[in-house]
Amino acid sequence: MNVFINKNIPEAGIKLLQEKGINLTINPTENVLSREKFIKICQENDALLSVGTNTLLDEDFFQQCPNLKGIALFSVGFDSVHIPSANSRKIPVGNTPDVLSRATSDVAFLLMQSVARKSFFNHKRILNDQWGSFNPLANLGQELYGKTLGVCGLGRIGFEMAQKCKAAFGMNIIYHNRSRKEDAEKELDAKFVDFETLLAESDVLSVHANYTAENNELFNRNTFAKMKPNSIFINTARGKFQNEADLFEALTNNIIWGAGLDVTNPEPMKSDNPLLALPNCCVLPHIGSATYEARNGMAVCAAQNIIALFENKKMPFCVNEEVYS
Ligand SMILES: NC(=O)C1=CN([C@@H]2O[C@H](COP(=O)(O)OP(=O)(O)OC[C@H]3O[C@@H](n4cnc5c(N)ncnc54)[C@H](O)[C@@H]3O)[C@@H](O)[C@H]2O)C=CC1
Ligand SMILES: O=C(O)C(=O)CO
Repeated sequence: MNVFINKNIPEAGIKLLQEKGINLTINPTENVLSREKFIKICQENDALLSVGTNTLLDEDFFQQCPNLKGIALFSVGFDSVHIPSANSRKIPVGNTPDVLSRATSDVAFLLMQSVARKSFFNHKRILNDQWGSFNPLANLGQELYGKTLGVCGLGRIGFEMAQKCKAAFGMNIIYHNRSRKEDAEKELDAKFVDFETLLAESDVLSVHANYTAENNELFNRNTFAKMKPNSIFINTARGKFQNEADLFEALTNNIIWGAGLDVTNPEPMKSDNPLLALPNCCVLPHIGSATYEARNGMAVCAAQNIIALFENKKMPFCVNEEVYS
């Protein structure tokens, strides 16, 4: 079995694959391959271990790669793959759940506090020689104790974010999800609300849903207008959840109080993006899962998915199990 890995991954995963005698073609550079080059190498392989590619694995991709037998994503999000196209060819698609939930919810929590205390902005003030003298009225943030966290998408990462906010600040938890999570409700003392209530009642609204086309720019001028003026918008899920021109307008017109983003629309964000100049917006370059622990875990999950394919077994972390029926 020949596997293409389009960007190098931690050794823990490579070692597992090599121990099984799987032939690996690893793109040795950090450069994103052109779509043509990417597809050409996929055509020469049985499986793809896909790392944050800009190439959508869409119907055209699957048509051009008829010999591909499986895809192991180096991510939990699977929005880069057109699942119906994989299903129609019985191609299993694997992901990396759980191992990155702690790291990603840590970044949501970090952004929440960074926005509440304007930390990125104040850091920039020092770099610009604007520290000045102590001013009792300037650079004031807000405290989060007893405030309401609204989780949009109470899955694995949303749950961990809620746990942290409850433990650290005694925050009240409300959530909106595709279905109710009664066990999580009990554990977090959380309340299931409709989307409109989530917008209206959250002091911090943190997005943890998985992205689909139906969710495209769910956070836009209309929805920001329904949020509280003191509210903080956090997104570590996918940038396409937000309309960034509308977010800029909401942040500059005091419609909402602040925003913290680990994901942007599009990525990468350019350095002249007006959001970066705002005092009430913190942006990170998609580093949610960027810890040694999470990335090693992701490498192992992805390798286990490829090994299962190689051994004609079900992928242990499969997003389209229907292909096995
Ligand atoms: N910033 C980063 O580096 C990372 C980002 N992510 C993103 O986080 C997402 C969530 O990951 P997990 O928690 O593991 O996924 P999950 O599948 O456990 O949770 C997602 C939840 O969102 C819910 N949902 C879907 N659409 C919704 C909507 N419109 N409104 C409310 N709820 C909705 C689902 O029912 C599910 O419960 C991933 O899909 C990925 O896009 C994940 C890891 C790292
Ligand atoms: O896992 C994901 O979905 C990411 O965005 C990167 O870890």
